[in-house]
Amino acid sequence: MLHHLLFVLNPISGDIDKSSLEADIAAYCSERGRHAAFFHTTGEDDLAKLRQRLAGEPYEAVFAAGGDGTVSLVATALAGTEVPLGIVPLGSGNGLSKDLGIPQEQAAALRLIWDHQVQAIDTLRVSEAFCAHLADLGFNALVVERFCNGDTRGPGAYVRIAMQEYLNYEPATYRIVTDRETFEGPAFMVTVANAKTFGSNVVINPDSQLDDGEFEICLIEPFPGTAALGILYQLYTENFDESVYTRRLRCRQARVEVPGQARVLVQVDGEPQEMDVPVEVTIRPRSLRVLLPSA
Ligand SMILES: Nc1ncnc2c1ncn2[C@@H]1O[C@H](COP(=O)(O)OP(=O)(O)OP(=O)(O)O)[C@@H](O)[C@H]1O
Repeated sequence: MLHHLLFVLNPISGDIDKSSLEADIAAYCSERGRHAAFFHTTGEDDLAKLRQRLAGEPYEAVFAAGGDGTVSLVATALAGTEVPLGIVPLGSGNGLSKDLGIPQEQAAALRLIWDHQVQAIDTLRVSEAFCAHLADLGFNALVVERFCNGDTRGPGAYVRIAMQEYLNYEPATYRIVTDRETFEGPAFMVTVANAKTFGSNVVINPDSQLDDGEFEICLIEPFPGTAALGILYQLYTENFDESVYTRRLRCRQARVEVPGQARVLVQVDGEPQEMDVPVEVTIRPRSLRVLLPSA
């Protein structure tokens, strides 16, 4: 039974008003004999501060109340420990929580405090970054970067930026060496997938397992404009593989080279960052314990 809980709250995620969230969660927990403590993210040095907090006081579970970035922050701090991660989805995408089958509604998500099962899932290291969900290079990384630097959030802003960038987008050439095979050629988008679905409900990696000790590199190769709608349809209907422009490489280890480039933009769990080339991807099997609805 979990009693002593820490909630990591992101005040800005998802443009959702959270002014009463702390009081609501505290009341909810105390009514059920649990003690809730709180950590508010600031956007500055949150990981170091959270680690310090966890080192100073033992918690039986830590809940991320925010979007994918907040989940990734808490997951980074908890990976490799026995302390499970809970998620109260309060972002704009909430990709990992959807993949895990966590209820998207606040009261139902909080119910996991006392009614849950614990599952250990794989996590990835993408060069120096921790990744629990999805990372990518290419088109989506560029759109996510523009989106994060823009003033407006929400799906509408993402689609507007994607349409603008698509018209002039020049796919890079990649050389991807996995423990099993090598791919060489241009790609519109290269997704390093621990999980299955983007927060937008695009299924980039159907039939994947979060605890199988393997990850997938999902490639969308350059395609003519006439094929765009068909590919988009496949992405929303779990048919990623049904195109001549898509392929997946299943592996345990991968090196992504981008010939002619020393640095590359990579989107990791919703956060864009510049990385040195090559980008090295490794898996840490069953390294993160998560709270899920009981079966
Ligand atoms: N108090 C704060 N003020 C400004 N920025 C913050 C603050 N706390 C966290 N952040 C920033 O919020 C971002 C993470 O947001 P998060 O991903 O949780 O929500 P989201 O982007 O709205 O949702 P999603 O990723 O699901 O689309 C990080 O870039 C982090 O630096």
